Amino acid sequence: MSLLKIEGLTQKFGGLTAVSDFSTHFQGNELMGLIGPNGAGKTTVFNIVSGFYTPTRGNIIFKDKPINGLKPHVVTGMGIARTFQNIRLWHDMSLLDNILISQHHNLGYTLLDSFLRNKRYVDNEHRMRTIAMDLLEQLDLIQFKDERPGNLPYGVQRKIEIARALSVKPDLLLLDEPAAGLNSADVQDLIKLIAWIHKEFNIAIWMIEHQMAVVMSLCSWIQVIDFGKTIAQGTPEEIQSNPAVIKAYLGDDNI
Ligand SMILES: Nc1ncnc2c1ncn2[C@@H]1O[C@H](COP(=O)(O)OP(=O)(O)OP(=O)(O)O)[C@@H](O)[C@H]1O
Repeated sequence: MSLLKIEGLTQKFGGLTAVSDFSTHFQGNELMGLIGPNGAGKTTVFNIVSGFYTPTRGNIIFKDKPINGLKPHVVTGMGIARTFQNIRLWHDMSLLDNILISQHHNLGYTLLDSFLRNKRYVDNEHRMRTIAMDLLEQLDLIQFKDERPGNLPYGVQRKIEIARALSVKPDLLLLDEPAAGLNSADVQDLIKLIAWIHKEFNIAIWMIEHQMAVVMSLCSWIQVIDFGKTIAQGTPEEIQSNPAVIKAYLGDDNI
C-alpha cells in the first residue's frame, strides 16, 4: 500500500488550467517539496488534496481509498491535515481552544451526551484535552496556552498552526509556505521544527515553499511545477542544477 497516489490531476477555472495532468506518489513517510514560480498551481494542488476543490479530472488515492471530491473535514478525518499560506487561527480564542476546536471532527460524543455531561462526554473531552496539552508541551508552546494567538509573535503563530494540524494525528501533513513572513532566525527554528516533527511523529510531510534554503535542507524529493505542469522532479542536488527549473525561476538569460 502506498500512502498517497495522485494521477492525472487537472483543475480548470473557466478558461484557465491551473493544474494540468499532475501526478505524484508518497510511498511512506517521505518529506517532499512542491515548488514553482508564483501562480504555478501549487496551492491549487493542496486545495484539491485537502478537499477544498473538486478536481476537473484525475484520481487521488489515499491509503488505498479514492478521496476526490470528499469534504475537507472527511479528508482530515482520514489522516490529511494542512496549514495555510496565510495563517488561519481563531484570534478570539485561547491557543488551547484553537487546538481543541480542530479536533471537532473526531468528537466521539453526541449533542445529547454533551447536554447530559455523561461519562462519554467527560471521557472524550479529557482525551482531547490531553492530546492538546501533550502537543503544546512537545512543541514548547505550553507557556502560551491561555494567550490569544494575535498577541503572540508571528513565528509562534506559525508554530501554533502546525500544532493544530498535528492535533488531528495526521499521516500526511501539508505545509503551505510555512516560512512565509518569518525572519531569518525564525526560519532556522522552523527548519529544525519540521525535521523534528518528521522524525518524532513519523509522518509524511509535503511542503510548498519559496525559500530554497528550507526546501533544499529538508526535502528528500522535490517536484517543480510551472503553469500547472511538472517540469522537473528529483533530489535537491538534481533540482538545483536542472536547466528547466533555472529557466522557470530566472528566465532564459540565466541559462
Ligand atoms: N478559486 C480560483 N478561481 C480562479 N482562479 C484561481 C483560483 N485559485 C487559483 N486560481 C488561479 O490558478 C493559478 C494557480 O494558483 P495557485 O494559487 O495554485 O498558485 P501557486 O503556485 O500556489 O502560487 P503562489 O506561489 O503565488 O502562492 C493562478 O493563476 C490563480 O490565479
